[in-house]
Order: sequence, then structure tokens, then C-alpha cells
Amino acid sequence: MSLTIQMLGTGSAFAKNYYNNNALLDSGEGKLLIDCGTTASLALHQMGVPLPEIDAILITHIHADHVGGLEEFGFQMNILHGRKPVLCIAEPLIHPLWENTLKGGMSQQGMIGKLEDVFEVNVLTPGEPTSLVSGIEVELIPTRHIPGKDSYSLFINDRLFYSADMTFDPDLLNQLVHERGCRSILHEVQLQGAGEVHTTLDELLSLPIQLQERIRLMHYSDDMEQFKEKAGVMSFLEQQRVYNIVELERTEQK
Ligand SMILES: Nc1ccn([C@@H]2O[C@@H]3COP(=O)(O)O[C@H]3[C@H]2O)c(=O)n1
Ligand SMILES: [Zn+2]
Ligand SMILES: [Zn+2]
Repeated sequence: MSLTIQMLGTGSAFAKNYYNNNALLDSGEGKLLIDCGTTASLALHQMGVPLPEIDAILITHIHADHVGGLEEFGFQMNILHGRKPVLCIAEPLIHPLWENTLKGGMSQQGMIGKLEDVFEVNVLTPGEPTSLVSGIEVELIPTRHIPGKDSYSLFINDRLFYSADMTFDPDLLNQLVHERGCRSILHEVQLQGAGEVHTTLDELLSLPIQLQERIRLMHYSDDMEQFKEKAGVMSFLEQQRVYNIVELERTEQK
């Protein structure tokens, strides 16, 4: 079965030339949206993907570039299409997502008082690979991002690692490739400055070349073009281009 990935956007939280770093996975039998940021519905509109075609949404962590579009997605599906969208989410994110992000805009007396009133909630257990839509199995891997905030990277179909926003974790990347058969890595990157809550390009450049060869960069700032020649064998994912994951597994990327 073929699996494709199309980034709705590849931008950092403050990027203006790129949409939010959200992704559409398509197995041919089902579509999974990874994160639903503020720009998600506009990007999906431009890609010609109607919201009801998406079988499930998966959330990595709570920042606006990853969850800021859920209010519109939830309202559109309930009001215009008469059904709740499926929301796959780790248990620790449910309370803060509703109480701190969505409740203000979505609550309605006697009608909407909790996440489950708007979404079909599929509660995920980190560390347990779970089939989310036909042909797409995901394991949540807790990774560090902001102190005190839970965040989960993704290991997809036992072959593709998709980083959430995360600080540099070379041990995890080594383990995934050498012990778990990971063939390609889509990794967030911060191009300039210290990587206090993200992973810097310099940190990724310190990895063994066999790991760098598997990495495609995403979640980058507007000055990405200036860094194309500084990224070594790593290349930048292009937003809205459709990649077959087999194509991502080729080591010669440039
Ligand atoms: N301690 C923090 C917290 C947040 N930030 C910035 O805010 C953005 C929120 O979305 P993000 O994509 O995680 O990127 C974060 C940083 O740019 C940051 O730089 N340092
Ligand atoms: Zn982000
Ligand atoms: Zn974040």
C-alpha cells in the first residue's frame, strides 16, 4: 500500500511565507491530518481537500500553529456537515486543549460543554502503536519541547519519524534508525539562534552522516532559502508538494 505525505505548510510559528507546519497523510484508504493550526483550513482549501474527506485529526501538542484551526474545523464539520470529526489525542492533552484553548470559543449552554460534544475523541496511549485510519498506524513518542507542556512526536507505520516541535534528541534519532528500522525522518528545525525549545540546524549537522541522510527539514522560518546550501545532505520539505514516503527514503535527496 502506498502512503503519501503533503505538508499543508512548512513554516515556523512566526513564518509569513509558509503556512503552519501541519501534514496530510494519505494511505489511499484514508486520510489523517497531523495537527490543525490556525492556517490549516485555508491551506486545505488551496489544496482542494474538503474537510469531510479527512478521516481523523491527530494533535502533537498545544500551540496555535498546531491546534489553532480546531475551532473552525469542529464548527464546520458539526454545523455544515452534521457530524463530529475524529480527534486522536494523547490523554494528557485533552484537559488543556478544552479548558485552555477551545472552551472560550466553542462552549454553548446546554449544547457544548466538553471536547466530546464537538469531536469524536480517540484517546491514544503513548508508546502503543495504534491504527488511526486504514493503512496508517502511529505510535506517540513523548519528546521535550516546552517545560511542563506535553508534546508527542510520531513514529508512523514503523518506518517514518515525524518530529513534533522538540529540542534536540540525538539518542532518540539513533535508536529509531539503528534499533527500530526507521527509514526517514521529518524533523523540525530552527535555522538561527539558540534552540531553547526547538532543534537547531547546527545540532542536526552534528549527527552522523548516516542519520543526516535520512532527514528532511520542516517548521522553518521565512529565511529558509539562505540556508539551502548550509544544510549539507539534509534538504527542506516543500509545502504542499506530495511526497510518496518511499521517495523520502532515498538517501540522495539533492
Ligand atoms: N519558551 C518559548 C515559548 C515559545 N516560543 C516561541 O513561540 C512559539 C510557539 O509555537 P512553536 O512553533 O512551538 O514555536 C515557539 C517559539 O517560536 C519560544 O521561542 N520560547
Ligand atoms: Zn510549532
Ligand atoms: Zn510548539
